[in-house]
Amino acid sequence: MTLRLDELEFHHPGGRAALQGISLVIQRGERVAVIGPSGAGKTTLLRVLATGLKPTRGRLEVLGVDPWRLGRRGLRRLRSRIGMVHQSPPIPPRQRAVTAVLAGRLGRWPWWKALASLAYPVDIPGARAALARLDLEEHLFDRCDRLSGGQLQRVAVARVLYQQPELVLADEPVSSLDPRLADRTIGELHRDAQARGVTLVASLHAVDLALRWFPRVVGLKDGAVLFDLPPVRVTDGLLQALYAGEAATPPTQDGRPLATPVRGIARRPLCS
Ligand SMILES: Nc1ncnc2c1ncn2[C@@H]1O[C@H](COP(=O)(O)OP(=O)(O)OP(=O)(O)O)[C@@H](O)[C@H]1O
Repeated sequence: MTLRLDELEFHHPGGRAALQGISLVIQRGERVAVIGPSGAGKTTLLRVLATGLKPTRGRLEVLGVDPWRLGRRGLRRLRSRIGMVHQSPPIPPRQRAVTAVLAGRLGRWPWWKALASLAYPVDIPGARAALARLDLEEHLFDRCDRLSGGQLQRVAVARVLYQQPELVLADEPVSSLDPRLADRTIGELHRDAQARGVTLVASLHAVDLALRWFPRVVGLKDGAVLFDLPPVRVTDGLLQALYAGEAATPPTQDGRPLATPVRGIARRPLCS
């Protein structure tokens, strides 16, 4: 098992509960989408799973251990086994794409190799191959502050592909991409997770992508799990309840409503 959450709660300092009563078990190799309206708690949940935030209450197990019982070294080691794609990638602006990708393995390399990699890229072919999977090969030596938001998001995905972590967490990893690239990028994350038998948890704004790609979909609302189902069982009624008060229709990648005939196809996961 990769993740176990037991009656987990999280309160941001000075805020109300961003997560409440979350109980989930995610087995190794599962691919799970987390959907829900703005403010539902998707980012908070992923940051808790990435051990960036400590739960206020309840139990959490990540890759077989309670992160918050580990010492500093143990926690650092655990984090090097987790790959996180952030919604706005925290990449230093002057860093080149090649260095940003290689940074994926900094936590696993000996200090001398990590240091050398910052001065001169130690594995250019590896970085090139990861970027090529996302059509970004020609930007290998570009500075990150000269890339578009969508290109930067794909560099962050390439970094995780290069890192090869045991747990991949992706927080709205395609929010800046057009529908074709979004599909391609989610597809690459899937192929990587499936090929290596590792767990992928992604929060997604676009319901169509979640239903099309993920064998398990968790609907989060007001910090609690509203449903946890395979896509074929996510009904219109559940989606309406999830997004009630936010939008007339559930959000999609291309802005078009989830039309029924398309949905029939869309709800069959491409990878199962
Ligand atoms: N740093 C913070 N301090 C206080 N409250 C916060 C903080 N970050 C988030 N929150 C609150 O926690 C709740 C969950 O926020 P979160 O960002 O996890 O939602 P989300 O589902 O990812 O939203 P979005 O889709 O808009 O990114 C919201 O009510 C938000 O206002």
